[in-house]
Amino acid sequence: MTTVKLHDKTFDTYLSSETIQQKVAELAGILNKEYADRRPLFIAILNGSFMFASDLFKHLTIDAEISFIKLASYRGTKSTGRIITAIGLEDDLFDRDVVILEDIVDTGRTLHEFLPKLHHQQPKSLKIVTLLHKAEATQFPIPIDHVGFSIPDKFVVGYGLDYDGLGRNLKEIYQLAEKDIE
Ligand SMILES: O=P(O)(O)OC[C@H]1O[C@H](OP(=O)(O)OP(=O)(O)O)[C@H](O)[C@@H]1O
Ligand SMILES: Nc1nc2[nH]cnc2c(=O)[nH]1
Repeated sequence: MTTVKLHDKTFDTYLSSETIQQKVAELAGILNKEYADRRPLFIAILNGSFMFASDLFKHLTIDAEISFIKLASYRGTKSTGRIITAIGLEDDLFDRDVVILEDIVDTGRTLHEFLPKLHHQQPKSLKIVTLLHKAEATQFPIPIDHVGFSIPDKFVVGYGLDYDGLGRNLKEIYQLAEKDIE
């Protein structure tokens, strides 16, 4: 098993780059069919989703738009449940087919807090696509339409996800090593 050290913690490989890329292509294939002739607007939630959104978007063969917005509710290895900022939502969502792109849904709090703001603008449809979902960690149930990988309730890094700023550049996804779980 490959491990990486970020700050004071060790992480073990969990999903290889090939496994992730295959899943991203599969999700794009589903979206190509679902949104054929509909010109959806993808909204990627920064920072974590930048890599997923970029790879997924390259596989889309339909007419599609993308915007990036910033929300943050997470610090260190435990969710603080704080929504810090919501910057960059400048598109008019009225009557649009909107697809939210997340790297991970953990407690569900981030999207639970944010979805009402989107619904307020009366999109024609609103779907949620997340690469990773920690079903066991759910505290705020939200309707997720497509999940790449259902994962255990362990802190993960890589492929856009960070541990205190580091690890976003890793091509693989890593799990916090057993010995470092508090
Ligand atoms: O379901 P939740 O418990 O709310 O956790 C999920 C959120 O946590 C991550 O973002 P984070 O706040 O870590 O910001 P970042 O993407 O900028 O690192 C992720 O991108 C989600 O937005
Ligand atoms: N890096 C990282 N960010 C998260 N945000 C919510 N859950 C997680 C997680 O497991 N890892």
